[in-house]
Amino acid sequence: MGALAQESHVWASIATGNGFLSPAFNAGAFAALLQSSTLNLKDYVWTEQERPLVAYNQFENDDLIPVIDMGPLVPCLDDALQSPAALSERGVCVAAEMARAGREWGFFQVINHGVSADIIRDMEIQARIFFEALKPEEKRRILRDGSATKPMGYACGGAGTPLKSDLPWIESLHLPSAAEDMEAYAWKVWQDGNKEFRRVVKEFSREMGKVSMRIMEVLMGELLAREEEGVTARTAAGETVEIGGIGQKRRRKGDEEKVEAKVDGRGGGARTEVLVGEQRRNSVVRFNYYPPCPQPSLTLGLGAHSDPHLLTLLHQDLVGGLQICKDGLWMAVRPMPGALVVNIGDALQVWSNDHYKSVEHRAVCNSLRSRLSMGFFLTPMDDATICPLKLSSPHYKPFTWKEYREQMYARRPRGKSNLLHYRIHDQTQ
Ligand SMILES: O=C(O)CCC(=O)C(=O)O
Ligand SMILES: [Fe+2]
Repeated sequence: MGALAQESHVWASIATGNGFLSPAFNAGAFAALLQSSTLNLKDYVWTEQERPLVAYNQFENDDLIPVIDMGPLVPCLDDALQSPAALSERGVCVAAEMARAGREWGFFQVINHGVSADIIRDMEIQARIFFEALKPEEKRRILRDGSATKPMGYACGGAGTPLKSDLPWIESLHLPSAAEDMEAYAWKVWQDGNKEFRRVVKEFSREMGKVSMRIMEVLMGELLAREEEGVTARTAAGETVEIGGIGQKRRRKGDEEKVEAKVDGRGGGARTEVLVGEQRRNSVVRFNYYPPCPQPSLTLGLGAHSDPHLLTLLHQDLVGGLQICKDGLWMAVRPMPGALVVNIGDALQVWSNDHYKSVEHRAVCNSLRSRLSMGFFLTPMDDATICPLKLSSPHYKPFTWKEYREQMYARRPRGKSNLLHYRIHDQTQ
């Protein structure tokens, strides 16, 4: 018997209940799922190449991961989203630091970000109530349709997804951030609609959304300032200069007056608003709950992937398990109380023509404690065209967000493979 088969065998014997399961595991929705469906523990054994060699709490060199204090940005950028205001000197430095982290890491943590500690705490409580206090059949009222190209609702260890092997050791809940769409899910789960859950998700989504726009303002502002040449626009004085990407789309709509990209490099938030629409309508909140796992070295909570959206903001609890791939090596990200993890998504990589890079990351399980992470994914509208803002030497062919999302959910995302479909290969290399 090969090593993999042997380990699969170990898991299969665990599944038949020979005493290895922890009480926490036995009690969970996961155990209920495995007992009631065709899913089997051996389907959670990942290939040797993909299994985590770095454990959930094995932190090394994680102090190199940039941590950015957004304090100096918060007051100015609140106004900047309406009308660009001058940043303080310190603010300019922080913006440059953030842009550098986006370029060099595609990943950083932010503190003093402006999302209130109260709402994060309330959201953690509500998410834990959902995952831990509801009965499996209650959560299954909003089980994801495995074939859907726009996955929303609840998934548990592969149930509710099209996956058949290398199953993720996770329960997850995807909700639309738009209030009325999100509420429909709460009404399906709870007969009384659970007012507190709806209040907290709305507030969490609104606050995380606002911070994500501030970060976009900084990242896009820095990019536009650098790339004045190929990405200019109609100036405030009415002078029309060459414009690409988003601007072109607006111009086609005969909406010239609103093309307000600032040639001084500001206006990144205004440009982002064009892509993400009013109130960031297409954005998503996602809750990830990783139950304790009897064999964490054989499986993954989430396999290596890059997030497809523009930007992800993630709150993780203090257990640990998030890992990023930097220069081909996996690094565990030490949880920082109060911090939010920010990572660049594929859409921003394309929009910035590889100036910012989406980062591969994964979630590793542990055998002792459940872990909760809560994310906000800043998402373009379905019909938004994603293409490099820079007109000269684009690295990608244009595509709509809907097209990208659908091709991504039709296949299993492995690393950053989705981006390659749209990459323009330089024939001279
Ligand atoms: O739970 C984590 O740390 C990672 C979550 C994640 O990568 C995601 O939701 O896309
Ligand atoms: Fe992710």
